[in-house]
Amino acid sequence: MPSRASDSMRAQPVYFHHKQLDLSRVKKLPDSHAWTTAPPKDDYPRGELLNVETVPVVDLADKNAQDLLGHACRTWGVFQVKNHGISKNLLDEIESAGKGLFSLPMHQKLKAARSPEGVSGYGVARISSFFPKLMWSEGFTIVGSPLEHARQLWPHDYHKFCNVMKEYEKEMKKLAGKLMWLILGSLGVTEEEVKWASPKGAFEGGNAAIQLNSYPACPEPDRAMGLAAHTDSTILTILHQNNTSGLQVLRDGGAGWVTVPPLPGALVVNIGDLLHILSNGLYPSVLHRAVVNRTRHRFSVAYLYGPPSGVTISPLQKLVDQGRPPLYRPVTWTEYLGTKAKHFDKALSLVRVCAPLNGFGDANDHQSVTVG
Ligand SMILES: C=C1C[C@]23C[C@H]1CC[C@H]2[C@@]12CCC[C@@](C)(C(=O)O1)[C@H]2[C@@H]3C(=O)O
Ligand SMILES: O=C(O)CCC(=O)C(=O)O
Ligand SMILES: [Fe+2]
Repeated sequence: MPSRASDSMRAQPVYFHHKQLDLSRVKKLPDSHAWTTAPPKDDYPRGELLNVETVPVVDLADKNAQDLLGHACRTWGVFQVKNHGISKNLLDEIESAGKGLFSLPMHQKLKAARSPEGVSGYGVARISSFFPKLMWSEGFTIVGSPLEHARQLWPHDYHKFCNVMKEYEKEMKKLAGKLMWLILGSLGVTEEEVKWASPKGAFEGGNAAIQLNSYPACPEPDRAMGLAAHTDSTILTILHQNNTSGLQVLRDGGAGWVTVPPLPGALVVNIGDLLHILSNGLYPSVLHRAVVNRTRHRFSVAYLYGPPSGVTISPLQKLVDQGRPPLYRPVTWTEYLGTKAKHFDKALSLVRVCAPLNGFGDANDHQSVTVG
């Protein structure tokens, strides 16, 4: 992906006209970060208190894992996985590598700042340009090798960070391939039907980005937004969150914003827009956001998994027939990232080809949702 994903970003440079604030030193919420549509106070515990709906947890060692994943994808678009094969040690290591990065002095972090045309590096969330207010977070994106940026951050000691990222990428790639295959299996799709995703090929060509997210403790969490509501432009995203909650998913027609609680050792998986397209809307991408906390610093790592560059993603043949026409036109990841960078939450509907037929609509039309 390196060159290609960066190409799609280059077409949509993001310029920031503000100085990057050192959030961990701010004692009062500045107007630049005060959201009028911030998470309402009682939104947060609602799902937990009523306890009506909780995000599914799937044990990958369960012999019914495939069906359970299929059900979770159809009904939630997000689930947590246990027995995923990623060692606690690696999760601890990436957490401390990320915390080390974000605790560097601001002038040092800015040496690895993401350029307006770039995709990799330190900065505010890419989607910031779509919102009038700034988010209470900072991020570091890695596409390809982090070597150049790591050298700028730690001129004498960059190997450790690079090695951890490399190992994380390798392990996550295996897990993403496994999940992808189970999910395709749950749709009744076989290896021959999705050549690029063949388990024999071990998803060799699969592409990914790693996104480290830091959400410092916030003096007024009820008026701030960690990461505004969005869907990921991925096939799927695997998220490790530290022991502090903040991730919420939107439950259409139900509990509203539901918190995905950190479960020790579990990883969160959410469906992205490309699986939404592949499954012809059967497995909808999920709208999610991150809220912040008054006392605790929250940290997360997202592994954003996509198809190899050059592969066109379109609704799988098996899921299309006369009664279920293809709802989306073919797109490459690069093209979709470019559309997202330009049109944000309109991207999915922009690649849609025809109006929904009765009952076979887009189960997740986010257009009507306020994302700010
Ligand atoms: C491979 C990807 C996916 C990107 C763009 C590019 C690198 C960074 C990813 C994120 C990570 C944070 C949320 C998001 C919405 C953002 O602002 O940057 C993501 C975006 C997307 O899923 O569209
Ligand atoms: O920090 C989180 O919980 C969410 C992060 C996220 O949505 C992303 O990086 O795409
Ligand atoms: Fe996300």
